[in-house]
Amino acid sequence: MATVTASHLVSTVCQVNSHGADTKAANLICMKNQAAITHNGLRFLNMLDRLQMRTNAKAVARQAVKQENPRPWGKIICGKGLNLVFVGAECGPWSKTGGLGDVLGGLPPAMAANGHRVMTVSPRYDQYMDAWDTSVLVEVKVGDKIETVRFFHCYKRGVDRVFVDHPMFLEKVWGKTGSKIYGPNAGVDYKDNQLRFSLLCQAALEAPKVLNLNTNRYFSGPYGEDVIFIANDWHTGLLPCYLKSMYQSRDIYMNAKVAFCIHNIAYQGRFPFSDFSVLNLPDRFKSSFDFFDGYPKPIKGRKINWMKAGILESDKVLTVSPYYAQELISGEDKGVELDNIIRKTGITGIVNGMDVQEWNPATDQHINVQYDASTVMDAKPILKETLQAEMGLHCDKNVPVVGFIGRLEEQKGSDVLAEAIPRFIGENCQIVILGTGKKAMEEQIENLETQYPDKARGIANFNVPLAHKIIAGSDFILIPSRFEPCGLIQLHAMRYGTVPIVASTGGLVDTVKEGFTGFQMGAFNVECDAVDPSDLDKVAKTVKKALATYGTPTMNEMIQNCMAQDLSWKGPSKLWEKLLLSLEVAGSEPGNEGEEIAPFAKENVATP
Ligand SMILES: Nc1ncnc2c1ncn2[C@@H]1O[C@H](COP(=O)(O)OP(=O)(O)O[C@H]2O[C@H](CO)[C@@H](O)[C@H](O)[C@H]2O)[C@@H](O)[C@H]1O
Repeated sequence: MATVTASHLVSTVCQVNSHGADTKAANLICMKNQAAITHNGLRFLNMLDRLQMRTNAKAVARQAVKQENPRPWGKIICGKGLNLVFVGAECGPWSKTGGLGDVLGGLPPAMAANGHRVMTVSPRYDQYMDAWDTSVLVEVKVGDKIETVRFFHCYKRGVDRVFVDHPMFLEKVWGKTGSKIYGPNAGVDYKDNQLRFSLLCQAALEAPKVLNLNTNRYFSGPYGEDVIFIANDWHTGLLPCYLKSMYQSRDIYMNAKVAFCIHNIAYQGRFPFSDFSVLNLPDRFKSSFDFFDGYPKPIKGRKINWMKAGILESDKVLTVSPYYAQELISGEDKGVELDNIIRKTGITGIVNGMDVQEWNPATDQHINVQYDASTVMDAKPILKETLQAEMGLHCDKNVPVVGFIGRLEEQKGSDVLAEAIPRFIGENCQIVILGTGKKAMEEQIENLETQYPDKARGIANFNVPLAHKIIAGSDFILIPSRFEPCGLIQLHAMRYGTVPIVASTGGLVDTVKEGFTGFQMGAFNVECDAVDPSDLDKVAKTVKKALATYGTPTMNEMIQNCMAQDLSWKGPSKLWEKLLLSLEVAGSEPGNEGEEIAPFAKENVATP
């Protein structure tokens, strides 16, 4: 078998790198590592890394090594990686109403840390101070008008963050979070949402071609056409359709593929059937959108369904936990009338990771005591008393605090919780609820203070620092979801040694182990019109059981079990990589063994 010699490497580097100092450094490193390099490509890669060579230099050198040594040592160590374009209506921390923003914020850096070239494309809802105008403009046809889109960009934590600038986003929202992303108030959509998200999908398809990005030391120039688009939720359902109708029909993006990820099937983008004409798609796509809405609200009947089209027109369908994947195909209620479609296409569930940088009890700037697994028992009582004081509750470290954070709507079961409170509030405990959403549910939680002045507080606000304080200062986090595709709150809680009490649904089943890292309440009735009394029993019974363990060695062990887990994106990102590689886009190769915290991690502090 041929081996790669150090002198060969040096001459390769000389050929491809005109920078004298780098070549000298190459010589030195090669000499130092000569023995190893002759039989080990890993050392060679390290050398290239240390030289910070540009992509083309690295690629040529790698090619030379491969020719010398046909054994694919480079497969794992220095694969070319994938070109990934994540597209979503939210991207944390720049924009977020919930978990979708978290995933677009956290998964891309993990994929970049694995050696892939990664871009996210999301709307520019505010004048983000860290994202610069690229001065690149494109024109897209939205409805019956030609709209000009401008791209803004920043490079953070190994990821090209691209923001689509258009008045449909910025002028409507003027902010980084909150329900205004989708409509003027919670539960009310903007009338032109179809146009807004048509524009987003078209802009995302342009970005890899038109943006000449040189931010990464390994990659330069436009992403090009051999890319995988990762479309997220119904807002991006048009992307695979436009890819085919506007590009592949003209021999562009012939190798590109689309993976469609379902974060929440409850929102599908159902609109009147006649609206198909505003999408500017050929009639042959009509059948993919065609949908008979079986639910009477707002009106029963024939519709177009963006998510259905996204699922059918993409090359791969994923969701955010294996258990939710099973639930989606189990029947009409959990698959929300798309179960038959998903059974046809198939679906893969990969459990979400969490952003261990934003949610790190050892460095969290929102809490007054930082801690880890060895200091959690000392830190928790202090953090709890701080939380109690901030909430205006009686400060007592011996009173167990149960927290809840989430969008206030039927999915999250905040109504179930509010009705269950009388059944357990007599115990030694306090409860703190944070959420925004439906007006009636906001009022329901705000009234808790009047009903239980010594015991409960409900804050109807979107407040990230307070979310951190509740996660850190509570003893238990309650998640009474009717359905939960994955759920991130329980992951955040476990990392902070806060024991989750969860409904047995979706990702909550995959991530919380009964008696080991938390408590399972059983599955709830998914009908959202009323609260099922048997669900109230489940909540009360399990909360009482959890409270009974408070302060016992069993509870302390559970805290340690929770904190010992690796809940980062590292594991999930490898599963994503495997799945995306199976799409076999030209030139795709596995990436490196990376670290969850990418080299430029510190830079991931958005300053919107
Ligand atoms: N009032 C408030 N103030 C501050 N922060 C708040 C808040 N309300 C919610 N948050 C934050 O928003 C996030 C919510 O995460 P979830 O997983 O519950 O998301 P959601 O249901 O929106 O997302 C969907 O997508 C995600 C991602 O795939 C799935 O995990 C999930 O099951 C699915 O329903 C958390 O980071 C939480 O702290």
